[in-house]
Amino acid sequence: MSEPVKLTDASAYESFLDKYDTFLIDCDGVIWHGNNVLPNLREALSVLRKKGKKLLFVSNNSATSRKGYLKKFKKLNIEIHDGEVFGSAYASAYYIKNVLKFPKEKKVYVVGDVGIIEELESEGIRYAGANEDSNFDTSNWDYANIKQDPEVGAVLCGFDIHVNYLKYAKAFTYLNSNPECLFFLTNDDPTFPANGTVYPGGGAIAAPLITALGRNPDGIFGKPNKPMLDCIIQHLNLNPERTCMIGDRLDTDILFGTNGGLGTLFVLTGVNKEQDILAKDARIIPDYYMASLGDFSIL
Ligand SMILES: O=C(O)[C@H](O)[C@H](O)COP(=O)(O)O
Ligand SMILES: [Mg+2]
Repeated sequence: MSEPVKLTDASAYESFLDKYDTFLIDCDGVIWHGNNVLPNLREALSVLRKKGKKLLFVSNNSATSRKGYLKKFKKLNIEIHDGEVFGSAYASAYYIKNVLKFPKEKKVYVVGDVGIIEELESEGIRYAGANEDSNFDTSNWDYANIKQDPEVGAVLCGFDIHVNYLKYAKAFTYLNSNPECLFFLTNDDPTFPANGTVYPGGGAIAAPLITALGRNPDGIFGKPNKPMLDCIIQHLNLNPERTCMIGDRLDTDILFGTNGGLGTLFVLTGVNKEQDILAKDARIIPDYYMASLGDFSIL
């Protein structure tokens, strides 16, 4: 396995950038932590744009749709253009509609946030759950109240800050009572970086369902899995040899890039750390790594 190359100065940055035309850039832990943009990030992104690089922002965070991300980028004063954002909610909706050819009359039961709902709507996929089950009165809880919608043919689980027992019980019932019901995750990141540390991520939201069902999902759409790259390639003509994935997580971003035959740049501003790639038993090794994407701002 080749050694990762650490980029530490302007000449190394320039020769690295000359190798690629397109950069797939992760969001949480690379551009921002929550709503805090990392230092010099805006300046670094404008250096890449001035060099004529194509930028695509590729996030596993399913809480936000492409529309929501465009709003977030603008609110944080980061230059963004239509078509430059791909989230796991969109990759999921795109795959369910266009690859799985999910039946029009069927519904997807959602354990997740507004990002998933907006993207299912954008692909014309019917759904149940999500916010309609976010609040419920536990004082007169009765399992008999868990009514099943016969039109539900799949369960899609993603990051859900309003997750609760009712959603788990409904999702479990659909999957446990009907072997035909499909089980999908937008992504399975165990954690995500915020506030200088990490918090339970989309994968942690799905874990109770997987434990209760004793069954793994039928599909996971976000990085490092192929559906996310297929979704991007369907929309853009990428040359994998001239495309580089930039991320903070080895088991999602860097593995996604390696699996897709892309170049990979690992940054030390998110979940994984330098010792995670230098350790003797390290199994996911990026081509390049650097302290922060913001360091390109010196060019
Ligand atoms: O918890 C999640 O869903 C993900 O860990 C998180 O949001 C990752 O987002 P990304 O780093 O892919 O932008
Ligand atoms: Mg990240």
